[in-house]
Amino acid sequence: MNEPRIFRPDPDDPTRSQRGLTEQDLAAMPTVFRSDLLDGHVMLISGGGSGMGKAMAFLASRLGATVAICGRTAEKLDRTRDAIGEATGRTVHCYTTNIREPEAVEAMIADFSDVTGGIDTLVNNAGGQFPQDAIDFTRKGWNAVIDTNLNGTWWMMQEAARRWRSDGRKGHIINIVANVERGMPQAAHTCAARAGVIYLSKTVATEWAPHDIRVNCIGPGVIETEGFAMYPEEALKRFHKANPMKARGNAWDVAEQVMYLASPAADFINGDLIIIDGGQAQWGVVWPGGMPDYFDEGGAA
Ligand SMILES: CCC/C=C/C(=O)SCCNC(=O)CCNC(=O)[C@H](O)C(C)(C)COP(=O)([O-])OP(=O)([O-])OC[C@H]1O[C@@H](n2cnc3c(N)ncnc32)[C@H](O)[C@@H]1OP(=O)([O-])[O-]
Ligand SMILES: NC(=O)C1=CN([C@@H]2O[C@H](COP(=O)(O)OP(=O)(O)OC[C@H]3O[C@@H](n4cnc5c(N)ncnc54)[C@H](OP(=O)(O)O)[C@@H]3O)[C@@H](O)[C@H]2O)C=CC1
Repeated sequence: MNEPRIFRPDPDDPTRSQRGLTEQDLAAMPTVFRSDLLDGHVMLISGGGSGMGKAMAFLASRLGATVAICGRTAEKLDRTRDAIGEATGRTVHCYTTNIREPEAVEAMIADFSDVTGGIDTLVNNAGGQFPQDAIDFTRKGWNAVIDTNLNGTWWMMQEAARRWRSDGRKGHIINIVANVERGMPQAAHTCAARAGVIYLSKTVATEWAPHDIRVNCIGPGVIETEGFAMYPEEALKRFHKANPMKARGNAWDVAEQVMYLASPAADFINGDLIIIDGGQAQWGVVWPGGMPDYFDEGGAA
């Protein structure tokens, strides 16, 4: 009983050949949820071709949901669809959609709603950034990160809400943001965008309550995924030191939280931000570009 439920690889183990959970892991990971929890549930997950989104797509399918995933790279989506089909026998719908294009978002939400009869949960997980000191951001780089994480998330939210309103159907939005409580050095662009999404979500959680639409956010800390390819080794080797558990989370930690929020157990949760970070918010700092010498003199992480 004292064994950890989910195996956490040693971040310092040089023999680790890949980052994040494999498709075999995602097909077999134990879950606390019963296997028919999401029977009849319809879920759209952006960025579902890799990392946390892929783990969510696996788990939702294993729990009986009808799932669609979107992203910019068709091969990643197809591979995920095939792996989930093989593991669960369920068909995942794929949309090669850039969330930065509002017309494409509108078409995707219309199509998936028509095909399934209506979406129950939208998970806005697509996003990302590159590590850089804010003073050096180019205009194009700043715009790319804001357009992806703030505008792209908003097009998805607004389109889903409009469809739910016109269909007279209830809905739920879960936005995957980040742990921005104490800022995020070397990622100020994403920090600005995610803070925007958090307060946008809190605002429309009230505005949209009369339409029976709930909106919540999840703020992951350091979660080991393929996305870590964006960061230099000198930064990666410290990531687990940013929380008092001195561990990296994994995609299953976040996927299970999403399923809880999508389940009837969470029906009264609205306008909230749930942090999954092993205590990082209280203690550590992530340096996605590597800790500058100035700060490397003891203190937190
Ligand atoms: C921190 C720990 C916690 C968080 C972890 C995670 O989130 S893990 C998940 C991590 N997963 C992800 O982050 C996945 C998703 N992330 C992405 O797709 C990109 O990071 C994106 C959000 C910038 C979108 O970009 P896009 O589709 O528009 O592609 P584009 O390539 O055309 O870039 C546009 C401009 O941005 C600039 N610029 C870009 N890279 C760098 C750099 N390394 N350096 C400096 N600048 C950079 C540059 O100006 C470039 O224009 P240029 O000079 O080329 O003409
Ligand atoms: N891993 C971590 O420690 C943390 C991650 N996060 C956030 O969690 C989310 C998932 O990250 P993670 O799984 O780790 O990383 P990944 O890089 O694996 O996932 C990001 C996904 O988003 C998709 N995506 C990116 N831009 C777009 C776009 N414009 N339109 C559609 N899809 C897009 C990517 O696919 P494609 O490139 O094919 O479009 C990819 O599948 C991201 O928003 C990330 O920033 C937040 C805090 C910590």
